[in-house]
Amino acid sequence: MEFEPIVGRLREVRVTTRPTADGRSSVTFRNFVVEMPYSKDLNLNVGALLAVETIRSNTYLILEVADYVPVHYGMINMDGSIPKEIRDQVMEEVSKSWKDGNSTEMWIDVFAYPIGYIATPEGFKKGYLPPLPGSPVRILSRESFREFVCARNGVEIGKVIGEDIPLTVDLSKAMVYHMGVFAFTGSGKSNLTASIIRRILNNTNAKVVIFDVSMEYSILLLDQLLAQRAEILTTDRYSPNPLDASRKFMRTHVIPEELEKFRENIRRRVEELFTSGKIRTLYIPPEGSMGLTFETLLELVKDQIDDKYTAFAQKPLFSLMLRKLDTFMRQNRISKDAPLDDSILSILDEMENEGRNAGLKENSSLFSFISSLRSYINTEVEESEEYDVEKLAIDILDKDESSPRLFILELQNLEESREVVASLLEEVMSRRKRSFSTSPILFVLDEAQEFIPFDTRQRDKSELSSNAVEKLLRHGRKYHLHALISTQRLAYLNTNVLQQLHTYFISVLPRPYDRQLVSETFGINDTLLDRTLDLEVGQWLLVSFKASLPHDVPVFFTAPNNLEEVRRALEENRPANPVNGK
Ligand SMILES: Nc1ncnc2c1ncn2[C@@H]1O[C@H](COP(=O)(O)OP(=O)(O)OP(=O)(O)O)[C@@H](O)[C@H]1O
Repeated sequence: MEFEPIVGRLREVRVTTRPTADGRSSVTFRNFVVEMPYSKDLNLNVGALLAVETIRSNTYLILEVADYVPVHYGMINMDGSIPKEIRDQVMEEVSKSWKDGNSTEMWIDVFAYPIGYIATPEGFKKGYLPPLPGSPVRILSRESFREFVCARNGVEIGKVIGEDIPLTVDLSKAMVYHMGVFAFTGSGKSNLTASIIRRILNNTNAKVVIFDVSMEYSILLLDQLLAQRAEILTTDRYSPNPLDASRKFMRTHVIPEELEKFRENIRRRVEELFTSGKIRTLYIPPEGSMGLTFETLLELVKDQIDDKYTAFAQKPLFSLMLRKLDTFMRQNRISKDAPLDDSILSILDEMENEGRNAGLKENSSLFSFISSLRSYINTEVEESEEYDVEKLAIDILDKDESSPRLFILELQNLEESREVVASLLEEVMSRRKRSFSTSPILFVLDEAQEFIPFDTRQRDKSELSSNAVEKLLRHGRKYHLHALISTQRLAYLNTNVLQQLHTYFISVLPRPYDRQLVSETFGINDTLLDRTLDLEVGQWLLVSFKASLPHDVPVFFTAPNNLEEVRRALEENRPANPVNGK
């Protein structure tokens, strides 16, 4: 481990406790105050790493700088009770001494907190040891910082703020443990998401499926759409004439200001996409015509029990049917939203026998109900010519080298898009279970609060999409199915999902509740998260838990401008292909 020449001292250890965001328990943070000598040349940034001696010899506790404040001894007790003339005189003197440089009366109070690592002669280890108050505190050199923080042979996703070190991450691992992008509107969420997707396409073998409700990704990834095997799936109807279609496309998509002068160039590229068949219409069946699920069957049986026209003598049999279905689903681990298939035929046989034994007439409701279920199950679904969710799922799962890798689903109607998200995820998951493969697929959910909201309502289909996304986040990893979700308000999100994400990209989250939620989920100090309020557009805090980075260190970085990457590709007439970081 190497250090910067400047050495500080550990002055105080403060412990702060606050209630959790939900008010149900409390969290405690350790804060350390380090006194560093003041120097105009001191290169100290929020996010810098410090090492302090601990009670064990040759072992250092690693701290991360969350904030720092210059202090002058002459002003320590200065308040309004001191006469104004004296206050002015002292402040003038103090102001001059900052400019002059190095008086022993001034220093920097650095607020830092332990990140759960100690440095031993054998290397870095997870853990905590109490540091010795008054002992020296050193700043890790750029090289040591890079070695500790950045992934070796990783992909560059930006530059560490203040250090000009390329931030490299293990993208495959980040993807495996799911990712989240959280920031206030306009902070650069889609820009960062697009630039991560571009890197995933160019550095891994993953396929990427984007659920795009804001219709922005076909422009943000235009160069990749042209260069990769790709598809835009739209519910809009376009003219078969590529020129007319491209004109309509330009009218219905927002072209970012930065690309405005390339309007005609972009239109021509879009025309190319139409000509090469990369823009296709996704057929969505009218509401209610989707197949029956186990859940709908349970509802239908319950309705029979509640129906006042069902003969009393048959109600116990419908209850028995309900119980049999429930046991069957539990024993075979069938989820409620699984499509109804011929696996229930044996239950139907058993129920028919029960009906006969009970002496029911042939035209009784139980027999009619069973017979209509049989015809539903035995009727082959007519193969439609249209490109629907099932065909899309088959293409997404296709292992052939020539199959598409990038899919952008442009979904304009929210309710419809929830249904598409739910049915596509279910279809892909159930097909993957039947035919296993290790090729990764990343699903990108923009405006995730619309699909996995805190408050789900069956009526607006958010319960459907929420169940499907939760299943993807909980079980997808086993099947190499992953997610990247992005939202502007964590409070509106089903918070169960947060624990499933191991890589977070956070920018400005103005509401304290949202920041508190993140700090509690990852055990990050509040002071450090409050620093995200100072971030500019395109600047991010990356927090990873055993995923993107070799050690779990929150790191501030500036992301490249994705629009710049598209612009360059448009100018040079080639796809933007980010160079693999070292
Ligand atoms: N890394 C970056 N570098 C420079 N400029 C950026 C960067 N990221 C975003 N911007 C600028 O900020 C603008 C908004 O970015 P973006 O659309 O990605 O934000 P957003 O958070 O997705 O917004 P919304 O929630 O409204 O969709 C972009 O048009 C671009 O001009």
